[in-house]
Amino acid sequence: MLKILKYLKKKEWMYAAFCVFFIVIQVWLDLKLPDYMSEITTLVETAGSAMSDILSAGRGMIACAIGSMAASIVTGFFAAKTAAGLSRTLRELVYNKTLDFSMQEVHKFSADSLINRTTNDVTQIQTLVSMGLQAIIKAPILAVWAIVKIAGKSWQWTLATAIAVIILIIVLAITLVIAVPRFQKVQKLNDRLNTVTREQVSGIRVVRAYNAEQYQENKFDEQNEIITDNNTIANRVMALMSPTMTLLNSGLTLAVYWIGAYLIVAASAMNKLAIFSDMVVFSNYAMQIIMAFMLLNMIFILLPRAQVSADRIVEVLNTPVSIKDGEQTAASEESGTIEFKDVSFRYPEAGGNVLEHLSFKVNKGETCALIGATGSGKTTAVNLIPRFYDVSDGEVLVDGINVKEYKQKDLRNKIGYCSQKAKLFSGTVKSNILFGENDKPAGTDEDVKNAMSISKADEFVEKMHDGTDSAIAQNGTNVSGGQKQRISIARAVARKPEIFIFDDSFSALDYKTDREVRRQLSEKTADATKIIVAQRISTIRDADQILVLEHGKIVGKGEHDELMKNCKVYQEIALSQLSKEELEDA
Ligand SMILES: Nc1ncnc2c1ncn2[C@@H]1O[C@H](COP(=O)(O)OP(=O)(O)OP(=O)(O)O)[C@@H](O)[C@H]1O
Repeated sequence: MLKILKYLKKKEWMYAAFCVFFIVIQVWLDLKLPDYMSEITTLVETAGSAMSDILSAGRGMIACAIGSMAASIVTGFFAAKTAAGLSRTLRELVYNKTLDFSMQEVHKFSADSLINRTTNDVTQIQTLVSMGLQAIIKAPILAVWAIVKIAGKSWQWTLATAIAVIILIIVLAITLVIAVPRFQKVQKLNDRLNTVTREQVSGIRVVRAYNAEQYQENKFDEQNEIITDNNTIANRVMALMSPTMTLLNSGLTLAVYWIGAYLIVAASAMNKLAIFSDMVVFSNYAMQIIMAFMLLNMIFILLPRAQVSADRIVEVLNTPVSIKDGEQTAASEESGTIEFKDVSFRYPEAGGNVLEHLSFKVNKGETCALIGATGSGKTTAVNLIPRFYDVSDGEVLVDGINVKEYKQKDLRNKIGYCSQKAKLFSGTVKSNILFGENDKPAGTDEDVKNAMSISKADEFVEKMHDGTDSAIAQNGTNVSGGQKQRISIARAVARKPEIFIFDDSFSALDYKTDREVRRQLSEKTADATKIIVAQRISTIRDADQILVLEHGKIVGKGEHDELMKNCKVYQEIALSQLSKEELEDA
C-alpha cells in the first residue's frame, strides 16, 4: 500500500497535511467537551452556583460541538480531494501503461483483469485513502490523547478500560483473521466473474443459437456462488463487530459508574463531588477510546482489500514493457520495402516455433500475398511488421531498417493495417475512417470520400441516414461483416501509408466487390507496398509474389503460374477452390 503513496502529487500531500491539521483540531475539541461536562456537573452540585456560569460552560460545549463538526467537514473535503486526485493519477497511469503493453503483456494479464485494475481496484484505493485519512489519523490521536487525559484518575477505572480494550483487540483480531482472506479472494474472483459475463454478453447470438443459456448460466452461477459464499462468511463475521462494540461501550460505561459508586461511597464527604465529576468525564473519555478502536476497525476492513488492489495496480505499473521504442524516426533512404531475414517466432509461454526461418523481400509498390492452411502462421508473420510481437530470431526490416530500431509511432505511421477481424469503434463512419489521425495532419472530408470510394464503402454509407456522420455502435454491431471490412479498409487507405497490411480483410466481401476493391487499390495506391493474407486464390493470383506457408515454413514462393507448376501445397489449395479449366482460363 505504501508503494502506492509515491504516486501522490505534491498538491495531494498538502491536502493530506491539511487533513491532519483539522483532525487534531477536531480531536482537541471532542476531548474538550468532557471538561465542560465536568465543570457543569460541579457547578450543578455546588450550592450557590450562578446560572450564568452554567450557561457559559454550556456555550463552550456548543462551540466545541460546532467547531468539531466544521473541522470534520473540512477534513472530509480535503480527504476526498486527496483520494480523488490519487485515483485519477492511478487510473491514468494504469491506462497509459496498458496502451504501452504489447500483446504479450495483455495476454498475460487478460483484458478483463486490466479493466478491473483500472476501475474497481483504483476505486478500492480511493475509498481507503478517503476514509483512511480521516480514520487512520484520527484513531491513534484520539486514543492516545484520551488515555493521557484519564491517566491517574483511578486505577480501577483504568483497569476496566484496559480490559475492554483487550477484549476489543481480541475480537478485532478474530474477525480479521476470518474475514480478510475472504475479501482478498473475492477480488480475484471478480476477474473471473467479469470474464464469464463478458463472454456471455459478447457471444449472446451463439449462446442462443446453441440453446446454451443454461450452460452459460451454470458457469456464471458457479463463480457467483463462490463469491457469494466468501462474501457471506466475511460479512457475517464483520456484522458481529458493531453489536460487540456497542456491548463493550455500554458495559464499560456501566463498569465505570459501578466502580464510581463504590469509590463515592468510600470517599470522604469533601471528595465525593470531585469523584462524581471525574466519573462523568472518565466514562466520556473511555467511550472516545472505544470509538478510536471502532475507527481502526473500519480501516482494518478496508485495508486488506485496498492492499490487494494496490498490489494488482503496482504489478501492472512495474511490469516491464517487452516491446521498447527505438530511436529511428520515419526518415530513411529506402521507402516501402519489407524484408524478413531468417525470421523465427515462438509465442511466449508456447511450446515450439510458430514461424521458422522465413526469408523474403517485398519491394516498393509490390504486392506480396501469404496463403496457407489455417494455423500455418500467416497472421503471426504479418503481426511482426508493426511489431505487435518481436521476432524470436532473425530480423524484420522496414525500409531497410530493423523494426526494433524505430520509434513505434513512426513505424506504425508507415503502415495501414487491416486486422483479420474488422474492428470498429463507437462513433461515426467518419471518426472510424479518420481513426488515430491525430498523429498525422488531420484527414479531410475529401480523404474520407476517396478512401470510401477505393474500399467501396461509399456504396452503403451514402444510403445511410446521416452519410459519413452516421453512428457506428461499439464493435460495429449495426453494420454487416462485409460493411465492417470495407470501413476498416477505408481506414487503412485514409492513412495514406507506405505499406498496407490486409490480414484476410477481403474475406467477407463478395467476389465482385473483392475484385473491385483490389483493382481500385492497385490503381489508386500503386506506390504503396501491399501484404495480403488471404484464403482465396482469386484474391491473390495477381500478386507479384505469393508465399505459401505450411506449419510456419515457406514451402513455395513466386507468382501464381510458377507456383501452379512447382508447389504442391499451392496446387492443392488452388484446385480445392477453382476447377482446372477456370485456372487455365485465367
Ligand atoms: N497468442 C497466441 N499464443 C499462442 N499461440 C498462438 C497465439 N496466436 C496464434 N497462436 C498459434 O500460432 C499458430 C499460427 O497462428 P496464426 O493465427 O498465425 O495462423 P493463420 O495462418 O493466420 O491462421 P488463420 O488462417 O486461421 O487465420 C497457430 O497454431 C496458433 O494456435
